[in-house]
Amino acid sequence: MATNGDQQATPKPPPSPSPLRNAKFFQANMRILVTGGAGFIGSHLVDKLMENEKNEVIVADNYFTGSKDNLKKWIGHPRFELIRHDVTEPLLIEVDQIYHLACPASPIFYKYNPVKTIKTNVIGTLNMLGLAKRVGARILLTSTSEVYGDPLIHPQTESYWGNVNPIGVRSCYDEGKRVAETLMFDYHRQHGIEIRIARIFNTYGPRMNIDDGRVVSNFIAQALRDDPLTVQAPGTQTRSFCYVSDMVDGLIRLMQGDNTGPINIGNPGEFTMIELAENVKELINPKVEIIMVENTPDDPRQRKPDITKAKELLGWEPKVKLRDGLPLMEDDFRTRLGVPKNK
Ligand SMILES: NC(=O)c1ccc[n+]([C@@H]2O[C@H](COP(=O)([O-])OP(=O)(O)OC[C@H]3O[C@@H](n4cnc5c(N)ncnc54)[C@H](O)[C@@H]3O)[C@@H](O)[C@H]2O)c1
Ligand SMILES: O=C(O)[C@H]1O[C@H](OP(=O)(O)OP(=O)(O)OC[C@H]2O[C@@H](n3ccc(=O)[nH]c3=O)[C@H](O)[C@@H]2O)[C@H](O)[C@@H](O)[C@@H]1O
Repeated sequence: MATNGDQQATPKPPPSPSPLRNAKFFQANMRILVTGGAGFIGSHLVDKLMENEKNEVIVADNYFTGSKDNLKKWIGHPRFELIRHDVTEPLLIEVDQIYHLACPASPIFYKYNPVKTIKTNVIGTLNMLGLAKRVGARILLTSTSEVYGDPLIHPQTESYWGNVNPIGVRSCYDEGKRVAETLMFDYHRQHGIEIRIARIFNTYGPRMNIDDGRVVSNFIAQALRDDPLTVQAPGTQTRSFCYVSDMVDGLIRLMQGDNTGPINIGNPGEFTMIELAENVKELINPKVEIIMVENTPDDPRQRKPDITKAKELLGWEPKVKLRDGLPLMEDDFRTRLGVPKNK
């Protein structure tokens, strides 16, 4: 029985996996659904899962913030399938594992249609849990450090219940993810579903949308375009940035391990937004200007994961430091923006 956040779990057994898993003569591939697999983290996760020849990967995505381009190397591959699908509608397929990532992640995009964002988090997660229940699949939810809101304890441990504004402009996302976590545990206790919950902290890397609006992609694109780096006031707010390959490694370990979570997955290296801008300036364009601009409501003032649980329970910790990850993302942005290195 999985351990960690499920101390109150009843001993209800999980639904049976597909009879294919017990077949004597033909061991079918593991069929893995990745919702939101055309997005930034999802497409890197798909790359990693496809490396294993025993995996078949099915992506379901509505392309709101993701793109087929992120998956182009897999389109047509016999172990890969891409479905245009909105998770707010039921999905009837046969799978063994579900990585449930579908949800816009950049504040600009999740605030664009907040009602849709909360439907994606609540109805979308209900639909994926319903699917997990019918086919006996294990399901992993990519939750977020935003469940801690503007945290009053620092660094954030999984036992902290958070400081979230329930009626603010970010609530569609952070309260949406909190309800999604609740649904996961209710399905686990009531129906025995095998669940995994990752609380992801700010992740960056190649393939982020150039105009995604999140801070690392903004600063790198601005530096390459010779536009001022826009630090939102006061600039002393902190974030901890995790490189995407580390994140994918953590998610797969969580899915394959015995712990339900929630488990923080992030890089504890903490930077103010002014420090981040200075790093980008130094590494990418020493001539670029740094300016202070207005912030948006409810911006968390500090954020840093306590990753003791991830270390102990998953044997995971991040390997890529910010100053090593930024140049890798710079190369990708240069290619996509058509800005050569020696400009
Ligand atoms: N990147 C981060 O720093 C971060 C931090 C915390 C949590 N997360 C979570 O990780 C997941 C992936 O984030 P990302 O950074 O790759 O974001 P992303 O926006 O690049 O990817 C999200 C994907 O979900 C798809 N999607 C959105 N709504 C959908 C719907 N209703 N039906 C089907 N598909 C839908 C999008 O088209 C996109 O491909 C999200 O659940 C996000 O909340 C990300
Ligand atoms: O990791 C998380 O848990 C969450 O982090 C992010 O939310 P946020 O930290 O607000 O991400 P950004 O929009 O990148 O902002 C980070 C900080 O940079 C600042 N910022 C942003 C953009 C910019 O141009 N300049 C700037 O200074 C913001 O004010 C904020 O303080 C993600 O977008 C969420 O999807 C994710 O769930």
